[in-house]
Amino acid sequence: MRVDVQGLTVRYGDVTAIDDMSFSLSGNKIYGLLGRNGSGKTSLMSVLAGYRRAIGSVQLDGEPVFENAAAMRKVCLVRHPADAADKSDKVSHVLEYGAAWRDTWDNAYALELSELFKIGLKSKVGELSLGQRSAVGAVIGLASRSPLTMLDESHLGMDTPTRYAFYDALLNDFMAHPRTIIVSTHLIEELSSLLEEVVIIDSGRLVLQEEADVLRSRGTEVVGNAADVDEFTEGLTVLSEKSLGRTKSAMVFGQLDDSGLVRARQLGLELGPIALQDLFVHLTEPVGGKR
Ligand SMILES: Nc1ncnc2c1ncn2[C@@H]1O[C@H](COP(=O)(O)OP(=O)(O)OP(=O)(O)O)[C@@H](O)[C@H]1O
Repeated sequence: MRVDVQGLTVRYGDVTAIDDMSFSLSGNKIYGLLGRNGSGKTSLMSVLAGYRRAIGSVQLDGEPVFENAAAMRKVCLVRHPADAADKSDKVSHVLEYGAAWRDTWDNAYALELSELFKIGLKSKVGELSLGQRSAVGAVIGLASRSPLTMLDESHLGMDTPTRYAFYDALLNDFMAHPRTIIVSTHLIEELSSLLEEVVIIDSGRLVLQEEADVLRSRGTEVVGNAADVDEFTEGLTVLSEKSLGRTKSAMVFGQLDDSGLVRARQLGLELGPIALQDLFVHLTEPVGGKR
């Protein structure tokens, strides 16, 4: 599903959560929506799902989404698990409700995922832990197979093995059933290998939209003997550094020129793509310093 956002503004009283934002997603990719706390991710996704009226235009496959029941049926937004359905509802009812709203729902897959995440269908939502409630959200998001699926911090509270099982399921199911998936997360490195395109927002404004691979080529990870890494990176913009014994790794912003590449080879340094997380922190830092 294609997404077109034009001149979008969302306000809550005096607070402007989204400020005249415009962008398009060509669709059928996994997009990462990245932004610091309060940058406007949830507000943006709520508008994309047609949950709230906003200034500007949001179109899904060329159709406005707000007050458009047919367009809304093609969207699944999984929000923070704290928002989840009535706490006295059984998981099975929550899944039935999820199914009733979506033509693309795959019930066999929903049951398979519930088993994978070890969620009892007879359990009441209010009796589940935070991670288990997130898993219910993940089941709904994936089994909906909605042409536009948005997962807003859907991993909240999940332990590491569960998160990895979720990411594997997400990728495998996307490959089998390509659709437009927007994932918002603060665990950028964990998810970065899944993301094909990245949208970074800050203070309600678009900072950049780029293919993840192109974004990674904006910087370089330099690894080698600590003294050699220090010599090599002098005068360059170093976003972060890590040392292990005599070995050091530095994330350098900006592309290396030919003489830099030759020098790196002479020093025996290994060069690799930069971590998205470091780029993200750098790109959302206010002018004039770190937060
Ligand atoms: N219901 C509301 N009433 C008033 N202000 C709100 C409301 N919801 C969000 N905001 C404000 O809008 C801005 C954007 O919030 P939003 O929840 O969209 O950000 P976010 O990027 O999803 O944040 P986080 O990463 O912390 O979940 C923030 O300044 C927030 O305080």
